This record gives sequence, C-alpha cells and structure tokens, in this order.
Amino acid sequence: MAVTTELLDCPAPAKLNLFLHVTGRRPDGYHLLQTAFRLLDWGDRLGFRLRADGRIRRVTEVPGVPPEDDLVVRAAHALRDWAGERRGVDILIDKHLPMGGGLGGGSSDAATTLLALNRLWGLHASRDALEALALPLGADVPFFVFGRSAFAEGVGERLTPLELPPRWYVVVAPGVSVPTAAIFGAKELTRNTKPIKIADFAMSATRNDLERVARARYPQIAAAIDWLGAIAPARMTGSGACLFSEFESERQARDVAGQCPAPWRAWAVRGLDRHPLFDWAG
Ligand SMILES: C[C@@](CO)(OP(=O)(O)O)[C@H](O)COP(=O)(O)OP(=O)(O)OC[C@H]1O[C@@H](n2ccc(N)nc2=O)[C@H](O)[C@@H]1O
Ligand SMILES: Nc1ncnc2c1ncn2[C@@H]1O[C@H](COP(=O)(O)OP(=O)(O)O)[C@@H](O)[C@H]1O
Repeated sequence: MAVTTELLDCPAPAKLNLFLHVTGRRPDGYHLLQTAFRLLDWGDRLGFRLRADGRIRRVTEVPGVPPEDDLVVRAAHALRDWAGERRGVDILIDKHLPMGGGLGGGSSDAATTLLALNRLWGLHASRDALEALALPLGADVPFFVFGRSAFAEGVGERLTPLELPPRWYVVVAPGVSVPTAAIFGAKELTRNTKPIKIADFAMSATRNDLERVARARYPQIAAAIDWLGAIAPARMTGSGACLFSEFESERQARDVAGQCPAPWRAWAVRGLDRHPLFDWAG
C-alpha cells in the first residue's frame, strides 16, 4: 500500500549544445563528440512521493512513452538496485520540453530522478557514483548530474566545467521530432572534424555537424533555421529538431521570440551556470 507523504517537487532543466563536432566513431557504433553544454532556466517538472511497498511507478501519462521505457523509471530502478534500497516511489511528470527536440528532456528527467531519489531515499551517493549510473541511461544523462556548463568529450561523458557569460537564448521548435539514432546513423554524416582545445571554443569558430543531415531530412528544420538565421546567427541543438540564437539581453530575446511565425513555437530563456539541484549529490 502506498504511504501518503509530501511530494518532492523538482526541476529538470533543458540543455543546449552550443556546438557539436563529431570527431570519430567507436567500434560499437557510438560517436565521439566534442560539445559545449549549457543548462537553461526552462524545463520539465517532476514530483516524487515515497512508497513503502518498494514499487516504482510513473503515475502520469507521457504520450508515446510507455512507463517501462521511461528514463525516469529506468533511472529509479538503476539507483535502487545499486543502493540495495527497499523503498519505492511514485513519480509525476509535468512535461514542458518538446520530445525529440535536442533539448535533452528525457535525459534531464532521468538525472533529476537520480538526484531526487538520492535525497528522498537518503543514500548519500557521490556525484561520481551517480554519473556512472547515468551513462548507461543515455549519453547526455551524466552531464545533467554533473550540473554545470561543460565542455564534453568521449560520447559526452568526459566533462570539464566551462565558464560562460550570462546570455539569453531564443529556442525555436519547428514542430517535428527527430530520432537521435537516425541522425547519427546517416551515411552522409561527416565524422572527422578535427578536435579543438577547450580554450579555443567560440561560437563563431564552431558548428553543429549534425545540422546538415537534419536540414536535408526535415525541410521544417531548414526553414526554421533560415528564418531565425536572418535575424541572428542560428544553430541546431543536439540532433535537433530545435534551434537557437544567443542574445545579450532578455529584451532582445523576447522581441525575437515574439516574431516567431506559427505553427513553430519559440521561447526566450536564460542560460544557467548551475543545475538547480547541483547540491543534491553527496
Ligand atoms: C545528440 C546529443 C547531443 O547532446 O543530444 P540529443 O540531441 O539527443 O538531445 C547526444 O549525443 C545524444 O544523447 P542521448 O539522447 O542521451 O542519446 P542515447 O540515448 O545515448 O543514444 C541514442 C542513439 O544515438 C546514437 N548516438 C548517441 C550518442 C553518441 N555519442 N553517438 C551515437 O551514435 C546511438 O545510435 C544511440 O543508440
Ligand atoms: N521522461 C521522458 N521524457 C521524454 N522522452 C523520454 C522520456 N523517457 C524516455 N523518453 C524517450 O526519449 C526520446 C528522446 O526524448 P528527449 O530526451 O526529449 O529528446 P532529445 O534526446 O532529442 O533531447 C523520446 O522520443 C522518448 O521515446
């Protein structure tokens, strides 16, 4: 029987890939990357309620994602098995981030689950231990546990903190959902960008290698990048479908977001330096 306790309400912020270079491919097919991750002050919200009976349940519907496939459920099982925890949890998801958007929504939901359950179950797992549990859930999940703007290498798990200036972003969703595996698997993807040094990172000197593939396959992405790019330099995040431009002021960002033509959607959002749950790893 479920125990009635308070709901632990937690944010799961989105990320942008400020650039993404594909530098190689591992024998198992995963790609070697260099990317700069930036957290955003915008995301999903998750609720966690302790259960004494040991069951892990997602209690809200997420269209297209059966509970057993949901990264929050998989994260909760991974942490419970690792810790030998006997209690369970009810998990509520309030989804705001477009799925298949390159904003890392599912990955961030999974990381927030690891951080929240570490606290709810009183496990005191270290950040390193949580990052190790995160990687098998998805290449982006360790970054959200790391919880700071980061330069990432490997498949995204080798993370170095990155100091970034305060910035606002316009994020545009062109109304399509992109399957990450199909973009990485494309024959035409170039996989030999020369590695850069972290100190050489600049928006103007980098690009997103996945963008050319996504543009060619999804005309809506190409059209949206061209629309935003006519106003300010615009780039795709991750494997798409969303794209973004960077601005120094909130006013500029809100002004541009307000011009976005339907049916595309646009948001003006602030870049974060730290994950709101940064202190929750032991
Ligand atoms: C492209 C990026 C950039 O941050 O983000 P998204 O666009 O998904 O948000 C990530 O590398 C995605 O990370 P994530 O979404 O966690 O991907 P995963 O579930 O691990 O992998 C999905 C599939 O993408 C391919 N994949 C993913 C990561 C990688 N470095 N090489 C790959 O080839 C693999 O085919 C894998 O089966
Ligand atoms: N909690 C979740 N939220 C969103 N997607 C999820 C979740 N759990 C599993 N998924 C799966 O992960 C896929 C990628 O979702 P998402 O992380 O939002 O996009 P992206 O990897 O492009 O940033 C979804 O299409 C869905 O099948």
